[in-house]
Amino acid sequence: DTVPAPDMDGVVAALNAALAEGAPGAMARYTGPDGVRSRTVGVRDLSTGAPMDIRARFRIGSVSKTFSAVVLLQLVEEGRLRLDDPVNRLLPGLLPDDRVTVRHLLTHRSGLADYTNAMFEHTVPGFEAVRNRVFSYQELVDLSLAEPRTTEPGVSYAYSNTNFVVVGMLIEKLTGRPVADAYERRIIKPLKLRGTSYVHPDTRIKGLHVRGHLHPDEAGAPLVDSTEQTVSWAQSAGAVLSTPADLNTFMSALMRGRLLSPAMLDAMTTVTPTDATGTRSYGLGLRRYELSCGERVFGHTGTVQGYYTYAFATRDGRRSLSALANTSNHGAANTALGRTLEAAFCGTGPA
Ligand SMILES: C[C@@H](NC(=O)[C@@H](C)NC(=O)CCCC[C@H](NC(=O)C[NH3+])C(=O)[O-])C(=O)O
Repeated sequence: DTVPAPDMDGVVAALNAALAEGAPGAMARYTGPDGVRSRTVGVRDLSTGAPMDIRARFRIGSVSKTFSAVVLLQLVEEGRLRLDDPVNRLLPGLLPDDRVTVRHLLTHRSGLADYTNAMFEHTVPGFEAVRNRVFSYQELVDLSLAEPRTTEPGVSYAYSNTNFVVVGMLIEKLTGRPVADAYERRIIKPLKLRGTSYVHPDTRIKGLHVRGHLHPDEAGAPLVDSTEQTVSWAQSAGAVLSTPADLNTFMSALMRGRLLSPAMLDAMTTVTPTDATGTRSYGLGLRRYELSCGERVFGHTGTVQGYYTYAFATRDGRRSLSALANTSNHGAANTALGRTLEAAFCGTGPA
């Protein structure tokens, strides 16, 4: 069956729209049956003017949640835990409610508050306060438990980084090793993701990389270079480093069944709507976007100080797109970047 060719002019228009909204640079890489197409605009480093580079590494933010979900679902397949196990059975005494299950974590239906809302209420001061801090998982969970729950377990969707901090705790408890080892052994090595790593709490991005430029809350204030940080406030919820090529490899390999059994992949891609229109849904550590042409793409978005990421693939894994802009705290730039999906997968330019 023929697939629509990507509208690369539309992709470039979306990247340029992100620049027009204040991103220093942006890039996108499309992988399809007829090969790879990459586009870069602007700079990867505002101070030197070094051009954006499709090979460069960057912080993928919550796309890390899909890496963590894959590891945990592999452990489910290996019989180490069950999706409907109460978290407290595996991590005794962690949560104040025995009804919260592993599935609730992966679907953002646990009700655990997202501590980052308070942490980053004031964007730059909040970032400066944590950029060099190292948190334990327990400290992050404690921050969440200091706030009221957002829902009874399982009742409704409420996105929360806390859920994937607890996923990281489960991975470390069940494997007896840091999550970095699980990412390496179960995903990075098998898929040969040479540009992907988990270096928490190291603040550096080694090798060719994109520098992050954070928008302050005050309109017109200069961008803040946010490249070096521990990302310890996110860890298994957001601290992976990767490249456009590796993200396309990861998402398409996931959709092709290279990481999970067909049954588990079906469970992972079984979604419930997260918006009124139903065009946006969430499965197990995975977003599903329904595009204007009817194509449904699976993947994740990412927001970490100075970096916006989209990483999506078609359900058959034959087409994938990753896109990055090196700014954040600026919704219009994120929305513009997101229009690369329509252009790439529907073959239509931005509306
Ligand atoms: C939403 C996104 N989630 C993630 O990627 C996780 C890791 N990031 C966040 O929760 C945002 C933290 C604040 C960012 C900061 N914002 C502020 O500080 C706002 N005051 C910024 O924009 O850089 C996702 O799932 O796609």
